Amino acid sequence: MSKDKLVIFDTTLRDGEQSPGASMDKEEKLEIAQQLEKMRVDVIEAGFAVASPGDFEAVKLVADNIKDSTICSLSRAVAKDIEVAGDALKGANSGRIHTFIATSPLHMKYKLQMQPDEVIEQAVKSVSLARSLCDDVEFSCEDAGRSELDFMCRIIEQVIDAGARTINIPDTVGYNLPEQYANTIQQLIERIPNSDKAIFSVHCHNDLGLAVANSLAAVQKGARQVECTINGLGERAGNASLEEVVMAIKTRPDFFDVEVDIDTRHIVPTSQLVSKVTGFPVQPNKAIVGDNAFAHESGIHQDGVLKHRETYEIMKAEDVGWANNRMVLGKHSGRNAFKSHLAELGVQFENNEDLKEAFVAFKKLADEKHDILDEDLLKIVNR
Ligand SMILES: CC(=O)SCCNC(=O)CCNC(=O)[C@H](O)C(C)(C)COP(=O)(O)OP(=O)(O)OC[C@H]1O[C@@H](n2cnc3c(N)ncnc32)[C@H](O)[C@@H]1OP(=O)(O)O
Ligand SMILES: CC(C)C(=O)C(=O)O
Repeated sequence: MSKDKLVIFDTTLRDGEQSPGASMDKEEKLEIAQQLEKMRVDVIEAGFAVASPGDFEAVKLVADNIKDSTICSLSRAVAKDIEVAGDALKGANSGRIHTFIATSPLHMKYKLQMQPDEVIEQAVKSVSLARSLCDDVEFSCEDAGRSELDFMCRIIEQVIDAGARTINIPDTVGYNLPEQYANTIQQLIERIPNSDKAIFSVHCHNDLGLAVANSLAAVQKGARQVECTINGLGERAGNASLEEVVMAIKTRPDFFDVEVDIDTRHIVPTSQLVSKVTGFPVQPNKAIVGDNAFAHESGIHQDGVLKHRETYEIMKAEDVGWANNRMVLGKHSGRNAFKSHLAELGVQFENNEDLKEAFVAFKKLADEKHDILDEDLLKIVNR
């Protein structure tokens, strides 16, 4: 039986850019967008066109140049924002206007200072306007994670009638837990009479470290678009990381009824490009794209991987764009990795005694020195 497609919506250039210090100019945005297109990302949110003249130009440049991915601009539920987004997207092969308004009691009362019925009216008006400018319109219930289900059912039914084809349910402040969030998605799809006319999307923040878990739980309950960013960049603690979502779906096909089109071999180069452009380093133990994600220093693990890679690796480094996995020699390493590494350097031990002696010298050095280099090993052997 064929699986449903999961739409991968990358918002590195919009929500990712909202991380303090991560602003990008239009050429930088285009360079990243080209890399995302190569990776076969379905939708690229290129910015918030009304935010500044520079961001308008950036969305326009991306829209004019990227042809294989849909290009999207965010806009408040405000006519001017939507019109400016529509203008920036005019040159797109496939453009999307994404409009949003907050639906939680807290945001409606204190931030928008609007009555719930006024929020519905403004949402419907905005979606209709967006549809008059663009066939592809997404609507988000900002702070959905703290919104009332009955109210979301009402507003979503009406924006679908007004022409929204993607309905996004953001956990804007990363407050939800996986079971709770997945249940919200399931309930919305079951209860809204016209839910079959839209794709339900998720957009999770990582304030409790649950953005990826929440997104994946929602996919199991019917979400068919995930909004995510490279390296998990984004407001505060960030968004769900694209590489983790994609590789979880790819690695556990037994668990998910969906497939993604992403060419995963571009993941690591894209992560490195985003890190270089934003100046945000990737932590070494970051899943998939961290320097240590496919590195082994412990002897027992190295021995296992040398005998059969799957003993300690659930993915292949090459599949996500690393050249290979890595064996790092250090104080936890064992004889098998030591011998194998020296063989790669062209050193063969004549007998076990020689190996034993070199290994003892190596362990002594490893207790004293943090990073053991090939030249350190060759010195030991030559001695
Ligand atoms: C959860 C998210 O990530 S939402 C996206 C957040 N991203 C950004 O804010 C980046 C881009 N933003 C900006 O450049 C600016 O905030 C602008 C251009 C959108 C608006 O700037 P300003 O007009 O100066 O307004 P300011 O930012 O001070 O306040 C926001 C106003 O929009 C209103 N507003 C907020 N969200 C929405 C919405 N979705 N729809 C309609 N109005 C909204 C607020 O209530 C407030 O209205 P008020 O001025 O009547 O009090
Ligand atoms: C505007 C929406 C999509 C958002 O970024 C959020 O709620 O976090």
